[in-house]
Amino acid sequence: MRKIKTVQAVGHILCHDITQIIKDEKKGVLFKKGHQVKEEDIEKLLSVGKDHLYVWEYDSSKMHENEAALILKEVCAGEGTCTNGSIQEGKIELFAKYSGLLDLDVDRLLELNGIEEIVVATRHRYTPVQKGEKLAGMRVIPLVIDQEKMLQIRERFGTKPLISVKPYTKHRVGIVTTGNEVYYGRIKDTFGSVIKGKLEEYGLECCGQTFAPDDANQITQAIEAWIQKGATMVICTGGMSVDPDDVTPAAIRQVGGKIVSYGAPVLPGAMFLLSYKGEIPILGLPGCVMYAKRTVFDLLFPRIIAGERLEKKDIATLGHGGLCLNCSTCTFPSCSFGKGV
Ligand SMILES: Nc1nc2c(c(=O)[nH]1)N[C@H]1C(S)=C(S)[C@@H](COP(=O)(O)OP(=O)(O)OC[C@H]3O[C@@H](n4cnc5c(N)ncnc54)[C@H](O)[C@@H]3O)O[C@H]1N2
Ligand code: MOO
Repeated sequence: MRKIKTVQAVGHILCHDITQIIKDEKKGVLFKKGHQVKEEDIEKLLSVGKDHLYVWEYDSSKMHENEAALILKEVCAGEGTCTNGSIQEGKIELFAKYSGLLDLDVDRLLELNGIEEIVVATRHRYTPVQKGEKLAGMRVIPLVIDQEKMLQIRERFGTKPLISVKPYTKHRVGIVTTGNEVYYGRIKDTFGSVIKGKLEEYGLECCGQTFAPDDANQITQAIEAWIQKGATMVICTGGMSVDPDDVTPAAIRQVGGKIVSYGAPVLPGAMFLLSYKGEIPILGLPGCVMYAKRTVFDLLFPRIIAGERLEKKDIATLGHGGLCLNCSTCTFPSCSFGKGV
């Protein structure tokens, strides 16, 4: 810290807040600690009686917190993210440019946060976010930070930004609803509207819904018919449990795609099935997706439509955090459900 004449202070960084009091009008901070003095500030500083200022020792090996924060932004802000233009006290926040899936490199984030004097705090990976939602905040802690350190961060992490928002693909989704009770009109279908509502949540349209009885060949034909009609995803509802007459998994197998997983360590959602026929995801949804507010579907569907090709390990990883607490007021995705990945 050094005392200098205010008239010579341009470019220097204040070590303390400067208060302004105007009787009956204002009492507050005129300039904050950490502010870098500009030409136009000199007159104001003199007008509050500051002929001298306490500033940081000018040292070319140091970088101001706001300038350093811009480097953090550079290494973090990937596709689909933006700032609101504000940098305050070394802090910058990132927002979603469009609705999509929040993606981030958790390993490199850990590495970055292992460095002293800087912090990057984010929301969870794979959170579905709306345009304009906050994604992350980053901050440089001291008023001035070692310049060399920041340049090294830029070099080490600047190759690929850590945080991005993956846009959703406009899938054409065909629904196949199985079950004799629905097919023969013994009960009214209440599954279709739930799925259509969930598709709408992601701006997707349903190509239509067809019905099949508990017969593997007929379910297989119904799935294939959607693929023939150009569906880019097929969702089957019902018949996913282990009862002998629950034949949907057998029907999906007959389509001949790759079964990624039958079963998921998620409650509700234990009987979920995911397969791919070439590029086309075929999903088998258990009954819980119809009646439970949030299930395995809500954890995996955003990732599928954001273009992730899921593997068995992705499903197995869901176990940590895969227990929905069924709260009376559901706050998903702002809760622990699905946050272990
Ligand atoms: N031995 C085991 N049995 C079950 C297990 C298990 O792990 N071991 N898991 C249970 C869980 S968890 C679920 S979830 C269900 C999976 O159910 P399914 O997908 O097989 O559903 P269904 O048996 O076809 O139907 C259940 C229930 O929902 C009604 N339903 C189905 N589709 C419709 C529709 N489109 N509209 C209206 N209602 C529908 C159906 O009539 C049944 O009442 O398995 C457990 N069993
Ligand atoms: O799988 Mo059930 O699918 O847990 O509710």
